[in-house]
Amino acid sequence: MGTGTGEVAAFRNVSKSYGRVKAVNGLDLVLRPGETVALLGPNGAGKSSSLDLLLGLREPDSGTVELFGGTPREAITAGRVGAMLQSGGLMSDVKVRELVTLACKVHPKGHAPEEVLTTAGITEIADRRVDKLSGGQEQRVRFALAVAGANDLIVLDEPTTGMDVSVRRQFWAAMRAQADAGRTVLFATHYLEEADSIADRVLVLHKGRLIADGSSAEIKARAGARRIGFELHPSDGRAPDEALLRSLPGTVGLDVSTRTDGVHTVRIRSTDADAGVAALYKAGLYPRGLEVTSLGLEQAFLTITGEQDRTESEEESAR
Ligand SMILES: Nc1ncnc2c1ncn2[C@@H]1O[C@H](COP(=O)(O)OP(=O)(O)OP(=O)(O)O)[C@@H](O)[C@H]1O
Repeated sequence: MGTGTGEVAAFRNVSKSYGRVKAVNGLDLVLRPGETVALLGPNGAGKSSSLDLLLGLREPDSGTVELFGGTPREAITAGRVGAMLQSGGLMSDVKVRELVTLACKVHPKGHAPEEVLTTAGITEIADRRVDKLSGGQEQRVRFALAVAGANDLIVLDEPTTGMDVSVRRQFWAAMRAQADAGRTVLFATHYLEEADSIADRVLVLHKGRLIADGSSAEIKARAGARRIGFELHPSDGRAPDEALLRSLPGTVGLDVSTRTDGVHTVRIRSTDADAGVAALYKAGLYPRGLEVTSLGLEQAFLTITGEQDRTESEEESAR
């Protein structure tokens, strides 16, 4: 899409503080054309602040933010960016259709209003007044405004807040259609399952820092997001050798307990369950009731943010 640099957006060592709070802390990040990217993080991680900086709504204290090789303002004026933010009131005295029509008109590459109403799934509420909508309906109107024109980048800040499950599903189908049309999509979310199922890249922000960047599979693997569980029975020979179990490929955690009947229950946290299980058999162990379960992105996320907290407190105490 002719960005010149092949970069949709770039943060280069960007920081932003509010008083003593470092909302964004040395953020380096490049978004490439066609990516669907989830920005994941707990409350106060700096997601909204990062999106505000990206859209030029706030200026960084240091570092630079580029959109399509220029300033955010230039990209927005050229109609290359559509955004759906958390806050900011919608005009009140108008009907949904009027608001959407206006958004289409002012966009340099605006779509036909009826098409936008359909895309956002709000044809049925087009004649309602904007200030009489439910939270979920209001979110869909915001989405319509974000896709009123042919944008190259769509930025959404916690877009599904207030939507019920079925509306949420419809919403993501509409969003996926945008991504399939070649648009770059960046969305902030608290919902790990959204990041897992929709994004092809997941960024984890924690206390203003980017602490993980990869596919959801990579992030799960990094946190040791598989659990291998089995029993070792005394009658089968070899007793559990903790050193051996710890040395299995991919092992990041080990828990062995022994029941009164002498059966050992083993639980291993692993980044590579396939290799771990193969090595178990190779070592001559006879695991009974073998189970491999996925801990999911939620667990990975907690592990990664927890690791970060530990590292920080170690750094603090070393000072
Ligand atoms: N205008 C502001 N004035 C002072 N502090 C602010 C302001 N905006 C954000 N902060 C603080 O900066 C930090 C990051 O906030 P931000 O809203 O970017 O996080 P977030 O990840 O979007 O959180 P949430 O999921 O709750 O929306 C928080 O500690 C927040 O309290």
